[in-house]
Amino acid sequence: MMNNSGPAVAVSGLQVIRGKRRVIPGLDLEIPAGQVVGLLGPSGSGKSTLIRCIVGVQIIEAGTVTVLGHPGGSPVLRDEVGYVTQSPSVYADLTVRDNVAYFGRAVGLRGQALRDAVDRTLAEVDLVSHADQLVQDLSGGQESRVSLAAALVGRPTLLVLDEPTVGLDPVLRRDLWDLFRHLAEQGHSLIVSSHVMDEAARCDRLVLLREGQVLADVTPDELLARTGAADADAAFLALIDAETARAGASSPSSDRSAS
Ligand SMILES: Nc1ncnc2c1ncn2[C@@H]1O[C@H](COP(=O)(O)OP(=O)(O)OP(=O)(O)O)[C@@H](O)[C@H]1O
Repeated sequence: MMNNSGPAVAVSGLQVIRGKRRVIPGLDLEIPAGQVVGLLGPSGSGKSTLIRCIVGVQIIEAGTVTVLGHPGGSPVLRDEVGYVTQSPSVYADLTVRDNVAYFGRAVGLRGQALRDAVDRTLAEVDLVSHADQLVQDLSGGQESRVSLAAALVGRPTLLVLDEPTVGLDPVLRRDLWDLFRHLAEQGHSLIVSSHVMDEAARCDRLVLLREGQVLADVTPDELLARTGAADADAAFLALIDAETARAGASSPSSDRSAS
């Protein structure tokens, strides 16, 4: 694990254009190390785009993204940042075990260390009983857990997960959140995007995005206290309503297309 005394991620003045739209119009954000940080927001709010900036696969119009003290996407970060996209990114014609071993070898694991890391990771994502099955024969939820295992096997310092619990049943979702917590306790940093507001309570910190901007950067308790809402879902809606009312009051003729 990389030694890094600063934040896991520092974003300053970030602007991103996708298609013809400025989908991130200027974003500042600091994500502390050693925590599970939830990236929440409605569909199209920019969660995946921000994640793509953090892992270094997004062209940036302006601003900086610093990851573990290095510019996002730097070669030095290759083994230190694990990224799980929304769509599974493993080999359909390999078994579960061979996939995880392949990604373990890619980050330099060999011999017994590789075998131990594969066994441990398969157990963590609850795929031991499917280890010798081809990925093409798995269910969607099982396949997405193979992607997670592939990102996890090298124990990256920062793990970035784009909607990792989509399509999983409640028991698996709970077990995965327990795993995320366990990794944070070991000093790993996790950024987890989610639509599912009841998962917000499992995070140390929440970053709520809307239209490519940070609507709130708070702990779950602060979110509830600030809005007086009973749960994260209601709190988020309350924040959006307040922001919409504020924007409407300050600029009645504002054009939201902002490109
Ligand atoms: N390949 C693309 N080309 C042009 N615009 C894009 C592209 N991908 C995303 N966008 C736009 O960028 C904005 C942010 O999209 P993004 O995928 O980051 O949102 P999101 O919050 O991750 O959404 P979801 O929760 O639905 O995955 C949206 O307005 C979307 O239409």
